Amino acid sequence: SVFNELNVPGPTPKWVFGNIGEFKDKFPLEVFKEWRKTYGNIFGFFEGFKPSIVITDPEMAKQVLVKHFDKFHVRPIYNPFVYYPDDLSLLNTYGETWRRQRSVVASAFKSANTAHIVKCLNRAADKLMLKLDESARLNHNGFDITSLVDRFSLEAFASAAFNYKGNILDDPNATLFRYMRAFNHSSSADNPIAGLARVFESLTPLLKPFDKEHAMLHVQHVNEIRKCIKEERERLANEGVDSAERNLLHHLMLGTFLEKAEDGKWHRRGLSDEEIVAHINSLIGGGLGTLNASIEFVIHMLAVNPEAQQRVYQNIMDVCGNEENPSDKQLKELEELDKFILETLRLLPCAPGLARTCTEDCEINGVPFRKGWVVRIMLCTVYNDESFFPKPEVFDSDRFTTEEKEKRHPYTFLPYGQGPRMCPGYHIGVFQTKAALVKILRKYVIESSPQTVDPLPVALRPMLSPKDGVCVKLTKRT
Ligand code: HEM
Repeated sequence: SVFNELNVPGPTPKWVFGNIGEFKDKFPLEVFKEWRKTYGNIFGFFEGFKPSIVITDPEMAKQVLVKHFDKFHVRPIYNPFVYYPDDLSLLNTYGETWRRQRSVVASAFKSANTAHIVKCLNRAADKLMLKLDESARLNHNGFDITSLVDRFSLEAFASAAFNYKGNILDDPNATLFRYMRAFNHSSSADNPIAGLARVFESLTPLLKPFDKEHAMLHVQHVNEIRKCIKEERERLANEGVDSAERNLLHHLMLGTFLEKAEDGKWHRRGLSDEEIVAHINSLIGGGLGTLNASIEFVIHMLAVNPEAQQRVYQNIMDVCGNEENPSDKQLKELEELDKFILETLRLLPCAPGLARTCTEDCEINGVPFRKGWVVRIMLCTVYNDESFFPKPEVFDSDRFTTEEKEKRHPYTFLPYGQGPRMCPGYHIGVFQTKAALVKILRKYVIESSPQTVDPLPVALRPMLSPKDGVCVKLTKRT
């Protein structure tokens, strides 16, 4: 194998399938952990015919994600089944196209008014509370919170980001919700069709006809988003929208970038409606599955760590008191919750790895990289490493005090990625998690239920998610 020739250690590949067989009947992240023990921090394996080099070393992660970003800026395909206009989206573009689009999306996130976003998130959190009240009343022994959290996070994000008026918390048949589920299923590691297409890209056209539900819902969903864009464009043009009320969509419409035209001259232009549809899809596809899982993981960890939950609750009461709707400033000050979220993502990393494709032969710190190799940065193996996180199996949110963080290499823990391609939506994601938890924890103690299983069973879909739901009991505070 090419890895042998270049002295990169790793398991011996088999013809056609490479090392894929070694994942059979095992949890994929455990396989990476075992390989790290056997081969060290950097090793190679084959996904079918594709060579993949795995990095589990913070310094090398920094080199690839930031220092040599120009040679590693491409991300391998996230969902193998792409429908127009999603080929224009952040998740699927690369080179100059990605760079320009990313700059408009990043500046839209920066310009959108956080106070307005938090107002929308609080409104959705109030609706979530009505649903939780009902479930807590009907299920004294606890219930699975995942469906409600999935619907809340999508409704909260869609209303805050693009003034979506659908009622996802009350209507699980809302197109946007069904589309998000179909997108996640279609890109899930549990889905053998997607798995085959990922490993053997040339089979994708043959496999695409099996991706029926995703394809059908994509058409309906894109039409809904186009209608939403048309309405908001008209509102901007006819009535104007106060700058304090401008959401992500308004800023995507107003943003411009420089583009080289065929005559070789540079022109400034805004995003087309089709590009905006694609970006909204990449935010929903790239962000919402991860966000749902992270909120659900935090709720599970609160249930099984009552003392830490009490500290989070006390911090919420000290900062927000009983003020009905916490402000963006107050949410930012919830340090105990910040630490709790990070420690949860260490033990249950919804994005367990980062991936890039190498675009140019090079050697970094003595490690060879070849054009076309997939680079998998599997820092999740580091999150359980005794030498970085003593007693790694123990939940301890104090690992994320400023003092403790300073003791570690800054690239030891990257739940949202790093460098120019890092997650653009994590601020909104964290606000959303906090807006929901402030309301839940002020009213209820989250407790384990007879159905709670700890450690929580998880699955890769395609992000790490609860395998069979998250069962908890909500007991009213007295
Ligand atoms: C709070 C939970 C979230 C976590 C843990 C998370 C994590 C990540 C990670 C690890 C990446 C890959 C970064 C890289 O390759 O360097 C990523 C990318 C991305 N995330 Fe998030 N994310 C979250 C929430 C969100 C939300 C709420 C949105 C949308 C508003 C979002 C939108 C995206 C997009 C569009 C990308 C691709 C960016 C690009 O390729 O340029 N994420 N996220």
